Amino acid sequence: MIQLNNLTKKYDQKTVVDRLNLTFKPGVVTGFLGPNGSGKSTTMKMIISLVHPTFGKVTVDNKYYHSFAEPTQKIGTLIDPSAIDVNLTARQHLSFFSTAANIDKSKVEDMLKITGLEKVKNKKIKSYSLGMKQRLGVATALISNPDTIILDEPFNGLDVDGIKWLRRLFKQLADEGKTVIVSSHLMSEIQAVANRIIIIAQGKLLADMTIEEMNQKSLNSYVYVEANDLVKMTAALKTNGAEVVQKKDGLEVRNLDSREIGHLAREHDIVIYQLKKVQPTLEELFMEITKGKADYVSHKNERGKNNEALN
Ligand SMILES: Nc1ncnc2c1ncn2[C@@H]1O[C@H](COP(=O)(O)OP(=O)(O)OP(=O)(O)O)[C@@H](O)[C@H]1O
Repeated sequence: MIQLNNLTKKYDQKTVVDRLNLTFKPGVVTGFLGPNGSGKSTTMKMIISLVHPTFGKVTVDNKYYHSFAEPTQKIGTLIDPSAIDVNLTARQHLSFFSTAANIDKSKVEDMLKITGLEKVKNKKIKSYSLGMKQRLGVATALISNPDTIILDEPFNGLDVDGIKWLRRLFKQLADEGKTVIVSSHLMSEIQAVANRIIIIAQGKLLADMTIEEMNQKSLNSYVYVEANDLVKMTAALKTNGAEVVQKKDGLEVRNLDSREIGHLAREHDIVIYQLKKVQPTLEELFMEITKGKADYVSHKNERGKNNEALN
């Protein structure tokens, strides 16, 4: 189990990770989300002792990561792909890694097969596409069969097949009882694989919830209604405490559920054409939660093009 207690990092005067208290448990895929520069990578690096906390602490099974005899057998990571020597082949890289980490060499061929790199295993890494490099990063993270896998932006550069493969892999790892922590900007991917979502911004924890809790959040969920008389329907809904937003062909209704709306329509002789519950996507929820809390935001100029600008 990984435990963060008041974990804090400051660079110069800037607090980039701010008193995080979190526990990561086995058997769960956690999506670790936040806008650019929100402190995700720094937090991940502190877990594996690559960055030293300014105060607070992070422990792995009640010990510091660096105090394990074979730390890579405890946590496998894909955090800094640039750390790989691109003049090596995938096979050489995994062989050197397994020697350094005291892992049985036979695992190298297994990992090359599992990650789909067998055909290119003897080619230099510098000739690989981004997706192939990501696959090698995943191979490096998994080769020691660690209890915990931490991956920073693992979906980057992967094709559809690669993304599907990674989704299956995460589920399989969690089913095996492993702790999986994944950061990504691809919200739909996180929504598809994660059981738990953590959102940080400016180093602070903003949300920590299961996917079920996210789906139940009333924040953005509503019932979409189309009916033969929207004016009458709106009046009936409002009298019964609903919040109603008029859309082109229907109504967005909050504070009443589909059943209540159905009964109301019947009482008022209204014919319903469509009644559907609309759940917020993770992306919508993320935008809502992090609104005004990103260091880097895009503004539209008059031509509708995005300009990167500092807050
Ligand atoms: N070694 C460093 N020295 C100074 N500032 C740093 C250092 N590493 C990170 N930072 C700053 O800390 C903040 C958090 O960076 P971090 O890389 O953890 O964010 P992130 O959430 O992973 O971002 P992204 O989604 O863009 O990868 C940023 O403002 C970054 O500039």
